[in-house]
Amino acid sequence: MTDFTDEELALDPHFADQFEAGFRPACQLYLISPPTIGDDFVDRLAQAFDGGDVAAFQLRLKGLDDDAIAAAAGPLQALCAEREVAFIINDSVALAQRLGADGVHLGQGDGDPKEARKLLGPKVQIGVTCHDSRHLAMEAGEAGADYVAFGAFFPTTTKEVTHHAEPSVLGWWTTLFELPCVAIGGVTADNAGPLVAAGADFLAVSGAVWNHPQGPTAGVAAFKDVLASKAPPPR
Ligand SMILES: Cc1ncc(COP(=O)(O)OP(=O)(O)O)c(N)n1
Ligand SMILES: Cc1nc(C(=O)O)sc1CCOP(=O)(O)O
Ligand SMILES: [Mg+2]
Repeated sequence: MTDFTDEELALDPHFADQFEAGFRPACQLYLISPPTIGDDFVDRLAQAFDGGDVAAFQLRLKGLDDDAIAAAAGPLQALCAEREVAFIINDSVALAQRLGADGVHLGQGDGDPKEARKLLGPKVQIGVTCHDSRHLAMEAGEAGADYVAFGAFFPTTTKEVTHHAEPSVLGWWTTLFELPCVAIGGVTADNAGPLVAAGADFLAVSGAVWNHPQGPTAGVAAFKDVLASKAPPPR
């Protein structure tokens, strides 16, 4: 286990760095893997990246243990590094540490963000699921998260969800806090307009890219216009 000093932990070279003094960059795409992947997935991921800018990629393989996910992760993590896309591991702080991932995403049952910070240090992005809860989001921010994720905004077949969020939570969050917020759950290029308009900093998408009828390149490209639909304020 690595122990970081308070000084090291106070350094904050995270996504949040772009968000200093109330400035928010344009909304960006945060790509989530399908829940299961085949041998051709590294090629499909490269195709997705060919479609346009992707800020982050989350490896979310449900039902596999850390060893199995680690075995799949190598070429995906290398591709992310080559394309300058942040490589985020879902659920497991231990796996994120083992792989030297750029970040970890924690659900409400996946561990304490404060403990994760102690283990992972100041440079690793920590994201936290907050469902539709302002309270959970403020708690995550206080615990040192680098972003908070709200959802599900729309029906999704990728995950069984029990919480439903409205775009107003994004507007509330971005008015009060500089910490980036992610909108997730059934997000498509066609329904994302209100999320971008409300202030989402990232759109987290899975099915809209991987199930796009013209393939993942078209799936990512389809988001270009909606992501650009709300220009960031001038510096
Ligand atoms: C960016 C992002 N937001 C939310 C989630 C959901 O996390 P969680 O609630 O832990 O559910 P699982 O993804 O683990 O099924 C996420 N993964 N990423
Ligand atoms: C992983 C995940 N978390 C959600 C939440 O609401 O926290 S919804 C979701 C599924 C995201 O995939 P798609 O873009 O295909 O709906
Ligand atoms: Mg989880």
